[in-house]
Amino acid sequence: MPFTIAIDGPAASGKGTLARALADHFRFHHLDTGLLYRAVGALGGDPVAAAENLSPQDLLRPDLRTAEAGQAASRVATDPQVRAALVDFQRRFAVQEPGAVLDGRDIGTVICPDAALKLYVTADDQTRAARRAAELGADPAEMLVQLRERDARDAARATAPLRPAEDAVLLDTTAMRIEDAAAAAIVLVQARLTA
Ligand SMILES: Nc1ncnc2c1ncn2[C@@H]1O[C@H](COP(=O)(O)OP(=O)(O)O)[C@@H](O)[C@H]1O
Ligand SMILES: Nc1ccn([C@@H]2O[C@H](COP(=O)(O)OP(=O)(O)O)[C@@H](O)[C@H]2O)c(=O)n1
Repeated sequence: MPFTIAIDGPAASGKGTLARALADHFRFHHLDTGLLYRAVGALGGDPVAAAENLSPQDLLRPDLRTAEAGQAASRVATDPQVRAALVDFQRRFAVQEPGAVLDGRDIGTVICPDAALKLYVTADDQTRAARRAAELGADPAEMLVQLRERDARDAARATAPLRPAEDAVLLDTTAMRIEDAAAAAIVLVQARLTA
């Protein structure tokens, strides 16, 4: 049976970094599900039609990692029809052999409720804003405002809000270096693989 890892958490908490580290280590497939919502937001027009017709090339747009694309993503992500249009693709991705890591907001709660391991990654707001600001060459204070706005919208929406699954393992990366956070996650996966 394929081994599915669900990683959720607020913006810039380190989900993608951990997902890539786990995928590299265990040779699993990796899907950054935020890219789906970023692409829908960036395409403009009717977001439901964009989600229903999303193509692999849409995920390669060079502008998807910008702060603006993140904000647009969190707006289209409140629409239940947009979310519904993206479910099948994510669930098919999740059951590939030998395993798959998906990171997002609702992977452990909605997309893969039966995942073998669910991680909920956090870090304090200032730390997340500083990390994302450094990554994008942006102002940390402005980034803090944007991340808080996005997290608030993601947590407040009616459909698939940002929250930890009941059986998620919480990982606070505030005081952790990338290598230490990755090592901790690898230990958690290893324990489930051998259980
Ligand atoms: N434990 C960590 N310590 C320092 N920087 C980190 C850590 N984890 C992630 N980062 C950096 O923070 C930024 C956001 O991480 P990322 O994995 O993209 O977060 P997310 O996928 O949750 O948005 C990236 O620039 C990444 O290199
Ligand atoms: N599974 C997911 C993934 C992302 N999203 C939305 O897409 C936005 C961008 O997600 P992302 O994971 O690329 O954002 P970062 O955490 O990388 O900043 C989020 O703020 C959510 O609104 C979602 O609703 N569900």
